[in-house]
Amino acid sequence: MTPAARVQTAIELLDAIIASARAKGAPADRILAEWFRNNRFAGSKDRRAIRELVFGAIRACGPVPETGRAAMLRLAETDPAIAPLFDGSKYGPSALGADEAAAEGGIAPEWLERKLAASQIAGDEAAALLDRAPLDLRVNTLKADRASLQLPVESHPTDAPNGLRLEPGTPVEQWEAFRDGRIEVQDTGSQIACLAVGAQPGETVIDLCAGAGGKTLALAATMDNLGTLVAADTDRNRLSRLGPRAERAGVTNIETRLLDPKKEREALSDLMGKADAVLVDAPCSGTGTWRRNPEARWRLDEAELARLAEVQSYLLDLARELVRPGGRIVYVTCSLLDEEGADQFEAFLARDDDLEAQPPALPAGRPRGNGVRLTPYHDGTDGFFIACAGRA
Ligand SMILES: C[S@@+](CC[C@H](N)C(=O)[O-])C[C@H]1O[C@@H](n2cnc3c(N)ncnc32)[C@H](O)[C@@H]1O
Repeated sequence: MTPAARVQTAIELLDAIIASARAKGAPADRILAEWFRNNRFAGSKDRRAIRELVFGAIRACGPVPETGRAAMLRLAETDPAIAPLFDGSKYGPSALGADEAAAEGGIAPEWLERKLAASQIAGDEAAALLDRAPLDLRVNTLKADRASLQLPVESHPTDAPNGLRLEPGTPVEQWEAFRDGRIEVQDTGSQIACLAVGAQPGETVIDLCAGAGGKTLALAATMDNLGTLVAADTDRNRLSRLGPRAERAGVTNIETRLLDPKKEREALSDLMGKADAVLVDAPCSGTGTWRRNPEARWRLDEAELARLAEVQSYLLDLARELVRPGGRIVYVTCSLLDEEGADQFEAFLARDDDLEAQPPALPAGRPRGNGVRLTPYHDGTDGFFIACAGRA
């Protein structure tokens, strides 16, 4: 493909991504993957270039752009190689109109930037939300240890005790160490959030929002496969991915429970008041993960944020019922908005006299409310709020 054809393709993909974000449809990654699957003439260099253009343009626009072309013009303001390709050549973008405007820049839609600023995420902290994320690994201590693990490329230890950092795009899935379960791909912030659970061998631990089990697997390793680890989620698809992952990782102490929204208590009735620890890795706006999903900021609206906050508080109350007296509830969100983090947790503590804040001691982050906050700018991780409460 010519450079101009790549730009035109990126513009058309951006149009699809914008429409999909407005309709809360497929994410950008999936739209790109499908296009690449259906257009085999695009070679690996084309695909890499198109991907760079698309994600560069998404990062460059704050609010949802009107069109892919306006988004590309925004990117062109920081990359002088792009504008000359609007030359009307075959397969390339049509020539620039005299008063054609670029889309608006910034960090996010204005309402969201305001909310971030109110949570002290502004300036460099806000800009870093749109950096490129590194590729982090967790060394699976059931099968290997960080000090002696041999990998095909150089890696650097992170703040997490079993974390290693690599260049983004390193093809770790093709490595033997990945296939035989010695390493997992997991952001250092996620690994640090798991430390807050302090899961011990022999305990009963519930991962209430386990998803595909990224954190469950880390907890199993800390528990040395001993004790009961319940992985629960309402999403059948995600939860079904945990089995094969656990097998690869040599994890044997997980029990999965598929929950029905609003009927979670039915599937968990035998565990009420029994858990030593409950991890609530709650569904959230994901403002701390924009480095990986920059167009997620175009999908969020105030109604969705309010809905998420309600689910978070509902799940915290459920966790309070599941934990035994003397046990602990660990709350994690990958959002940097206080209404999903520090304020949410403070309201939880205020609802029950039995609960006491136990701010976790973690190898990174800074205190925020009754918990700890990790940010891309300060910690080089995804953004997280992590807090712990003990039940009397
Ligand atoms: C942040 S994600 C979890 C990520 C996962 N813990 C990991 O480390 O990969 C939040 C999860 O909460 C789940 N969820 C949403 N509502 C729920 C509910 N009522 N009960 C349990 N899980 C729920 C979602 O399906 C989603 O998988």
